[in-house]
Amino acid sequence: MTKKAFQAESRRLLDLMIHSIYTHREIFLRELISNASDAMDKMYYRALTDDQIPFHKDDYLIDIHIDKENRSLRIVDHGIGMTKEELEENLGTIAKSGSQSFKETNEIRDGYDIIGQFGVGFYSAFMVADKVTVLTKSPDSETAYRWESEGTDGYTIEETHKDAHGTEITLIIKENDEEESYDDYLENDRIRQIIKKYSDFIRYPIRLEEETVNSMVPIWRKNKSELTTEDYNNFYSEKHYGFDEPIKYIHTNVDGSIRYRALLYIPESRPFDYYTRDYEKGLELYSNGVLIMEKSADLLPDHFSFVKGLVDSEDLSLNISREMLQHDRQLKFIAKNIRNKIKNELLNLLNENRERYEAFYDAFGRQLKYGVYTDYGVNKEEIQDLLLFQWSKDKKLVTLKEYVENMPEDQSYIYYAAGESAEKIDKSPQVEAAVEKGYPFLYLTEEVDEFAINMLGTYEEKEFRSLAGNDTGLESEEKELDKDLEEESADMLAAMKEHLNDKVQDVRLSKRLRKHPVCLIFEGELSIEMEKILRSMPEGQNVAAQKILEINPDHTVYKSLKMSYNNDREKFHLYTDILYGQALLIEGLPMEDPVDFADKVSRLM
Ligand SMILES: Nc1ncnc2c1ncn2[C@@H]1O[C@H](COP(=O)(O)OP(=O)(O)OP(=O)(O)O)[C@@H](O)[C@H]1O
Repeated sequence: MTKKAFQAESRRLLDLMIHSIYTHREIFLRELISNASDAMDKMYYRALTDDQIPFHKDDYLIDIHIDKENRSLRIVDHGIGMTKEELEENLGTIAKSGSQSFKETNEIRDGYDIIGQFGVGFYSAFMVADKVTVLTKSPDSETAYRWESEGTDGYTIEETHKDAHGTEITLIIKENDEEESYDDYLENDRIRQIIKKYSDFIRYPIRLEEETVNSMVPIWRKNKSELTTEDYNNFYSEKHYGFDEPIKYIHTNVDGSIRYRALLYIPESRPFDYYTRDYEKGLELYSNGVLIMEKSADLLPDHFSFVKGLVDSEDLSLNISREMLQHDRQLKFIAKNIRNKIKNELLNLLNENRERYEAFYDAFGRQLKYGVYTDYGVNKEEIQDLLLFQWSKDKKLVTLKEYVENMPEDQSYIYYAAGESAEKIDKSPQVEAAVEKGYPFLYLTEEVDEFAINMLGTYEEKEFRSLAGNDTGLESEEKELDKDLEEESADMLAAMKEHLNDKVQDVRLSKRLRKHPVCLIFEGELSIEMEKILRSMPEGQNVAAQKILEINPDHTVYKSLKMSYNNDREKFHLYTDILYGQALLIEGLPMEDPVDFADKVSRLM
């Protein structure tokens, strides 16, 4: 028996193969099982197209045996096997794929799920084995052959006997070293786990020591009509997508220029690490039922990062290790479709089952709002109709559409007020005018809210306006200020501003206040609430909203202020400080010197 060397290129390729193509050694089993499955597909095809060949359905299975003592792992199939020439061709030359040629000569595209295409997968066995033996027989040959190799130094082929067509591959597993515990590949549980992980949906039974391990027909390849909600929910928990019951599942089968199936879930509860850096979004990606990627992040936009599930497509162009895709054109196409689908399904849920939608929103609404705000708002239109906010009309949650539909006819803007809670906002002086007018407003109580609303800018051509902003657009309903009053107070207001130095941009008479003596409002992009949020972040220490102190000229406080301005400057400064302090307190803003403020209040008493 002579030993043949691998071709020079093959040798280098084999070395590369063993050391660098794959990240995970465990995938060798996926590759060998995929080959066995391919071989049986080919046999099946032959049996269907050739009357001479009998068809025994029960033969179509893959057996895996572990022999710990001899450190061997054996994969047995009843597929098409290989003739001597085929052995030379396929296993003597790396990067020669018999499966690819089979598909080409038989012009197979649909119906058969042949996986192999690069002609390298087989050699991944050398990542875990010192020696690989292939015993194989083709239905076209009387003789069987044994191919044997210990890796880079070459291989031998000899004649032997085997009863039935098919292939048996025996790996002699390496001894443990510092990096890897190869013994694991001789453990029943570990092998079962690898089969489940990568090859669960191979269409033939995979038996480990006589027991079938794989589920074979993946649920997503079944017809929707055959499946119940319970089936879907079981799959969700089997896959460990979550411990909850999903709020909704989405099962689609797209048969266009790029074919794929997707099974997606919207969880009910938020994973504990959802809003942390540790949370990884992504969907499982299968190619013909074989797992390619556990978390393909590119399949989901960030605002739908809560979605769990998988995509299976036969039209992906994989790279050689099957760890990446060669072109992401297909993936982009699928991602775009999926994203539309998720959006539409969420809208359906919103319209058909408000209670369930609100439960979903409670868990993941914040992520949608982040989605509006991030990337300069590129996704805002996609998301805006999925948003809910509590509003002042009945304290329940409304969509923006519902808000706009319920606006009184003479109301021009969508109003909102930001604060810690609806109760606190209701007590704030800024909302008085809108309440009096009967205009509803949104309560923005989460940190991201006002940033998201600002990013939206408008909804159905209606502008958003903050009730704490300088220009509420409520002018027509605001009190008309007496011209004389404005003139006579001008000096005093200027003196207040000067006394408060750079703490406020301006001091003005208020048109909006009804019962309260003072309030702070903001001018420009950044609101006072936003300032508070940004200041709580590590890099936001120096941001400041442009604040304006408004004084209610109808309040008795105004008269005292005026009097002090005319008669007692020291008192006037005291009053000014106290009013400013009050306005800060109402806004929940920190006071620079609380002791000083308390002293001033005592002095007054
Ligand atoms: N169990 C088997 N039965 C019959 N033929 C096989 C078997 N295993 C491998 N072969 C043949 O050897 C060829 C090379 O296998 P290999 O796993 O290296 O590549 P592949 O499956 O064609 O492609 P890929 O690298 O994409 O997996 C296969 O195309 C097939 O013709």
